[in-house]
Amino acid sequence: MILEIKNGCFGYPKQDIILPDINLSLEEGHILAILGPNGIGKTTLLKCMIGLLPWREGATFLYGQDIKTLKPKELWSNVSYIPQSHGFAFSYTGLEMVMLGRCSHLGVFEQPGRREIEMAEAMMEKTGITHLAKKDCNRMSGGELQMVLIARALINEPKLIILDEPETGLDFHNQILVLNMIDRLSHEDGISAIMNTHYPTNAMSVADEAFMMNHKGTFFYGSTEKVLTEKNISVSFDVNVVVNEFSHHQKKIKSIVPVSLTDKAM
Ligand SMILES: Nc1ncnc2c1ncn2[C@@H]1O[C@H](COP(=O)(O)OP(=O)(O)OP(=O)(O)O)[C@@H](O)[C@H]1O
Repeated sequence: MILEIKNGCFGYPKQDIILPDINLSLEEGHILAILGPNGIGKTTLLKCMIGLLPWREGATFLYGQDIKTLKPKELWSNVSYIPQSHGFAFSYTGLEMVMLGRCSHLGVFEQPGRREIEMAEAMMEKTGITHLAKKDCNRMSGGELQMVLIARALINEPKLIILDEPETGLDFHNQILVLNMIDRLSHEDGISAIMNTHYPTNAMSVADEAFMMNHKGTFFYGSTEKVLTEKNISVSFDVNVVVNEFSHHQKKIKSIVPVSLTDKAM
């Protein structure tokens, strides 16, 4: 097991608890999808689980060790966090941005050098974004920037990547590009992943497990198949959905289509 949260409890200062008694774990090479309505606390949960926000109670364990006891370098050389990319402004080129991912491996006064440039170039080639090396991140499309941020995370050679809505705002082509990349990284290269998503169909297509939150303060947690049922999604989002199953190129696909608001929501 790579990551475990035991009895995690969090509320922003002077505010009510929004994450009560969170318990979840992640096996190596697995993908966990986190779902739930807007404002329920998905981003907050990602931040708490890697120590960017402090649990009020409970703890996160990386390879069995409480992350509070880890040195920053020990934590950040194993874990890469990819925040929501929309709205960011960076005056770096693609290559410089990818190179920044090596920072946790450098000493305090060490500057990135030829080795880091070569690693960044190799990573951009591996992720198919060499053409973005000289492009200003401010001028990139959402999909381009997302791929650069993933390459930046990977050059850190993490064991775990945490992605906050990696496919939000991307067109179908770029959504599939990003999802395929996450799928390959976890299921072929063994890098575990936790991703927030607003798309149950995407979670169904790549995630091994799902954690779905709702406004009653309860959760559905388990294998993606068992969690993302019509009934559970309806309870979580106050929306009626239909789950369609079909085959495409021998792959079983389940698509989840929202059809109407539940009576409760109207
Ligand atoms: N720094 C903060 N201080 C106080 N409250 C905050 C802070 N950041 C977020 N919140 C509140 O905490 C709650 C959870 O926010 P969070 O961003 O984690 O939700 P989310 O599920 O990721 O939302 P979305 O799906 O819209 O991205 C919201 O009510 C939000 O307004």
